[in-house]
Amino acid sequence: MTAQWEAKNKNCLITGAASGLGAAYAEALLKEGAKKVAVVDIDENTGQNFVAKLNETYKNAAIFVKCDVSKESEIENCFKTVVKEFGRVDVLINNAGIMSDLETTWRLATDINYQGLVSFTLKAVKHMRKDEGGAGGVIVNISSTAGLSKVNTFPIYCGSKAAVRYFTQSLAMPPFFEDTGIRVMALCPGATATKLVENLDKKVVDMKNSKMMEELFGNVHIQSVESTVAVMHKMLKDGNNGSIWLSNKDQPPYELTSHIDKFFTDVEELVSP
Ligand SMILES: NC(=O)C1=CN([C@@H]2O[C@H](COP(=O)(O)OP(=O)(O)OC[C@H]3O[C@@H](n4cnc5c(N)ncnc54)[C@H](O)[C@@H]3O)[C@@H](O)[C@H]2O)C=CC1
Ligand SMILES: CCCCCC(=O)/C=C/C=C\C/C=C\C/C=C\CCCC(=O)O
Repeated sequence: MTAQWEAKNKNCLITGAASGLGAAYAEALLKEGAKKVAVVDIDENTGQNFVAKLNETYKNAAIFVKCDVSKESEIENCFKTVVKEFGRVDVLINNAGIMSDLETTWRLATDINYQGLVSFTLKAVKHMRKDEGGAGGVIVNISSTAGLSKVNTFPIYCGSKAAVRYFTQSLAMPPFFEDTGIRVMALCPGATATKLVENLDKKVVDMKNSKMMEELFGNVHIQSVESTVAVMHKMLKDGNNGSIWLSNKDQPPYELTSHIDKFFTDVEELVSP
């Protein structure tokens, strides 16, 4: 673990940060003393307005970079732009994600939720790694409780979020941190009050019946954005490389790593070569 990590003077890149949870992480990091934040998003209008608002309080600390994280060429340009502007990236939060399990959109959703995240991670590792002249850093990949559960109404979203968690834990295996000086971790929020949990009937599989929607989602605890920001704060400060964190039902930060490691231990004998 990196002792006494603090946001002060750090340069941060957050994808999907024009609104929702990404915007809340951006604002929290600046409040905690981050030097620069790159708000990366496909939504230029919302992103530029948000950055202008941030810069009223945190003078010239925020920049907006338009990027569709499903497009490799845009990711490449975006990462280069941020490195050129900031000189160095210390924190990457791979937050951009959508729930869209429809026949016509599932491929795009998977590209955004998983492939885009992998691409940004690989670029950040190359840039940050200490054994190749970088300064180390932190990467937080946004998974979900959907990546820990089976839900037949949004199986594609679940699959993409489980992939994020597996990718993160596999990448983090020793000697990753010893070689690179980078902590890579995953955050699994439960349902949280953003646009993502609105109009669910247009995002899930075979759920046109509004009564079923009501039965399925009617009693779900939708937590506050602030609860998830608190977990992000805790893991950036204290999280070990490879750790997995839960933010659910407005509960305090909870580390899931040992539970998931137990699963791996249980099946290890069966799957080892
Ligand atoms: N809200 C929730 O209940 C939960 C959200 N999450 C995850 O947290 C992350 C953020 O979600 P929310 O803030 O809730 O969603 P949101 O829908 O409120 O915000 C998503 C942001 O990502 C941007 N975005 C969408 N497609 C993009 C693309 N192709 N390239 C770049 N930016 C793009 C949007 O413009 C928007 O600013 C997502 O990865 C989501 O899966 C995880 C668990 C629960
Ligand atoms: C357990 C999945 C929670 C997923 C959180 C997330 O990333 C986005 C959620 C968006 C909307 C749905 C909110 C809650 C759905 C929760 C449970 C459905 C359970 C269905 C079942 O069959 O058990």
